[in-house]
Amino acid sequence: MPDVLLDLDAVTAGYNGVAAVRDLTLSVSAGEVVAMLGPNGAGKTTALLTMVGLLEPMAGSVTALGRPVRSRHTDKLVRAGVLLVPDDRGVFADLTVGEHFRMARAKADKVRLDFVLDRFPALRPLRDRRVGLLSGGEQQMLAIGKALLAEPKLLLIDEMSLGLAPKIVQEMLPGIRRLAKDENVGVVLVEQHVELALSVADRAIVLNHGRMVLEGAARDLLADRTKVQQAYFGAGGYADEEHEALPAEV
Ligand SMILES: Nc1ncnc2c1ncn2[C@@H]1O[C@H](COP(=O)(O)OP(=O)(O)OP(=O)(O)O)[C@@H](O)[C@H]1O
Repeated sequence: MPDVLLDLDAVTAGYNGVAAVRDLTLSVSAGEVVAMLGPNGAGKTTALLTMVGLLEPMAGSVTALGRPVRSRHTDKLVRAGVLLVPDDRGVFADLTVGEHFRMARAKADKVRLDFVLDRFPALRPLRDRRVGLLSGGEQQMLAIGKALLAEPKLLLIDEMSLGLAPKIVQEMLPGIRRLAKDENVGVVLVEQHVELALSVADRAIVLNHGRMVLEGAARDLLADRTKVQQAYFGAGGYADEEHEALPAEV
């Protein structure tokens, strides 16, 4: 029996009474990476916000780490180990890398900090640098590193590739998979680079106009990409050529 960390049951959610996600049922187990894919405006961020209680569902329910997710209790959820890395990375230009680490974990824990820095060694020499002076890739490493410091059980990552070169994303994604497998963390990965996401995920879903239009093992979807293309755009194909420039080995 898999250890289910996140369970969405028929969730409908949106803004001002207008649904942006409809009837979404999804579960994520410990050690599993689930890619949440879909075109712009499909409802991916909205779904993530319901998972961490930042948005109350209009219908349905969300359970994380065995507890019902309620919008007024997001701080408890964070303390329990449900962490969202938002697409704006949630970092502050005027603070240093080290200050971000101290904010993320007030109690100094050298072992955990070393664990994080071993995953993102590029951050080691940058501890005293202000975040506004870091590259986009370094800022993303910091955003994820900060979340890892808190020893998440469930990690939700919104478009980590935003503004990053595909090469940098390609270098960072395998680390996410290793984290899931080594530490038994459940990961939901919202990602525009479809094939990169499929190459690290165990399972993927595609949202379109708020509905889940496809779900499957990432490996199967990589082998039959027309299914994913159709879930995005009907018979057409990916809208953005950049998303096709993906590594041959996948
Ligand atoms: N705060 C808001 N108020 C009203 N409507 C919103 C709000 N945030 C998002 N929406 C709408 O909800 C729908 C889903 O948006 P959402 O951001 O969840 O999509 P997404 O799949 O994450 O898109 P993208 O890939 O472009 O980030 C869109 O139509 C969007 O315009």
